Amino acid sequence: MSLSISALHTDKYQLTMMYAHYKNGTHQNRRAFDLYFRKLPFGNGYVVFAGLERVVQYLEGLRFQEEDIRFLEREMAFEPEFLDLLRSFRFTGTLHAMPEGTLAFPGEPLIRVEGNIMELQLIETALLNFVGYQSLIATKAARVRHVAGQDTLLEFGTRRAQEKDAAVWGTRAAYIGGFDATSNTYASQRFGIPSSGTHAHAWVQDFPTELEAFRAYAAAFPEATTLLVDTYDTLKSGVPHAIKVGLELKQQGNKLAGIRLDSGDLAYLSKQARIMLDEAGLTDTKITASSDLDEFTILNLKSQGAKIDAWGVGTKLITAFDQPALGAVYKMVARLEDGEWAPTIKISSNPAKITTPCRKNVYRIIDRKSGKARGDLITAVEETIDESKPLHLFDPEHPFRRKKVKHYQAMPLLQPIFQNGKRVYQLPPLSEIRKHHQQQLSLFWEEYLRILNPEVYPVSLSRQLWDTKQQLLNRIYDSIKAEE
Ligand SMILES: Nc1ncnc2c1ncn2[C@@H]1O[C@H](COP(=O)(O)OP(=O)(O)OP(=O)(O)O)[C@@H](O)[C@H]1O
Ligand SMILES: O=P(O)(O)OC[C@H]1O[C@H](OP(=O)(O)OP(=O)(O)O)[C@H](O)[C@@H]1O
Ligand SMILES: O=C(O)c1cccnc1
Repeated sequence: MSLSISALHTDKYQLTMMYAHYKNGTHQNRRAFDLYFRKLPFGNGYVVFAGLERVVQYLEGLRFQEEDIRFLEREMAFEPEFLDLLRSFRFTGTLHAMPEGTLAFPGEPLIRVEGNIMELQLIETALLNFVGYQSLIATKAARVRHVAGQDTLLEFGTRRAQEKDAAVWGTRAAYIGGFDATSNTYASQRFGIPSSGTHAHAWVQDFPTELEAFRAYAAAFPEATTLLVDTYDTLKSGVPHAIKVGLELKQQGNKLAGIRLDSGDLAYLSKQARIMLDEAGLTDTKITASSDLDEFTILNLKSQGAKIDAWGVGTKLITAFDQPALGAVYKMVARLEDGEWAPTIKISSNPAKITTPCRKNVYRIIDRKSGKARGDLITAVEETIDESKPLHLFDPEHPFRRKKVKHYQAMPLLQPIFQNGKRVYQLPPLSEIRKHHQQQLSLFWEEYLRILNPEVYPVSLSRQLWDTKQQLLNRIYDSIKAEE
C-alpha cells in the first residue's frame, strides 16, 4: 500500500516562491505559520479537528522524485543548483498540532509550524487540503451523531464522494466524528473501521420474485441478513417477504438481522414495519433507513417517532453538502531575525481577516468544579499560565466583554508532532482518537454543542498577544501615513 504523496501536490505559486527565495538567497530563513479557520461551518458551534495522520504521512514521505525534478526542469526552467536542492529536500521543520478529534474554534491555530521558508511554502497547499476537508467531514459527522443519540450510524458515501481520497479519508473523518461503520471496504481494511453492508435493489431485480431474492440472500448470509424491502412495495411486498424469510431463518436457529428502507415516508414506513415485525415475533430485527439523510432529516424523523435503529448516510455527509469548504488558511505569524522571533501581521479591510502575530499556544480553560470549559485562551509561546492566579479572558473583537476566571485548569491543546524534521509524536490508534473526541465533547455544556444556533464559545487572546497585535497595526498604519 503506497503511502507517499507527490511533492508536486501543491500550488505552482509555492514553487515559484521557493525558487525566488533561492535566487534571493533567503530560502533558509526561518519562519512560523499558523493553520486555522475563521468561520464555523454548517452553523455549528465548533469544528472537529481531523487530518493530522495524513499530514504526518505526507511530511515524513515528502521527497522530489527524479520524474518530478525533470518535470520542473521542463515546466519552470529552474536552474540545476536549485534542482539539486530539491533532490535532497526533506521536511526539517518543527510542527505542533491539536490531536485529531479535538474541538477547535475560529482563530485558533490547529497547526503551528516553524521551518525554513522554502519548506513552509511548499507544504501549505497540502496541509490546507487535508485538514480542511477532513475537519469538515468530522464536524458534519459529529452533527449527525449529536441528533442520532445511541442509534447506529453507517457511512454510505463512497459512490457520491469527490473521488477516491475523499471517500477514504472522509470515511475515517466520519468515524472520528462518531459514525460506527462504513460501507467502504478499503477504508475498513486500511483503518480498521468496522464494515457494514446490506444489498441493493439490483439483487432483488435479478430474481423472478422478491421472495426468491430474499431467500437466496439469506442462504448466503444466514447469520447477518439485512434485506432491502422497498424495490416493489414496502408494506405490501417487501416487509411481508422479509418476515417470511425471517421466520424461516428462525426455524433454522438463525435470525433476520435487519431490513432496510430506502425510499418513501421513512417515519410512516418504519412504524408500520416495526409493528409487522413485532407481531411476527421478529422483535430483534433492526430497521435501517437510508435516502438522502442528514442531521436535519434524522432529527425530524425522530421527532415523528420513526422506528429506525440505524441510519445510512451518504451524499450529504461525504460531500459536506451544505458547506463544501472549511475555508482554512495558513498565515505567516513570525520571522526569525538575528536569533529572535519577530511578529508579523497581514492587514485586511475586514477586521476578521487581520492575522494575529506571534508563535502561539492554545489553552482550554477548564473549571475545576464543573469540569466544563469556560473558554479558550491563545497566548504567545513564551507565556506561561500560573493556575494559582485568576485569568482574565476577553473577547478580542469586543474587548469590553471580559471575565475573570478562578479555580481552573489550563489544558494545552497543541502537542509537539515534529521536532526539526523528526517525528516525536506517536500517532494514536483510531479507537483512541474517537475516545479523545468523546472526552472533548464532555468538556462542553450542551449550549455550545446543539446543532441549531449554538452559543458562541469564548476564545480570548492573552494581553501580550493583543498588545503586540495593536502595536504592529499602529506601526504599519503610521509607516503608511508617513509615506503619503
Ligand atoms: N417522514 C419524513 N419526514 C421528512 N423527510 C422524510 C420523511 N421520509 C423521507 N424523508 C426524506 O425525504 C426525501 C425524499 O426523497 P425523494 O423525493 O427522492 O424520494 P424517495 O422516497 O427517496 O424516492 P426514490 O428514492 O424512489 O426517488 C429524502 O431526503 C428522505 O430522507
Ligand atoms: O442517499 P445517500 O445518503 O447518498 O446514501 C447512499 C445511497 O446510495 C444507495 O442508493 P443508490 O446509489 O442505489 O441510489 P438511489 O439514490 O436511487 O437510492 C443507497 O440505497 C442510498 O440511498
Ligand atoms: O450497504 C448498504 O446498504 C449501502 C452501501 C452503500 C450505499 N448504499 C447502501
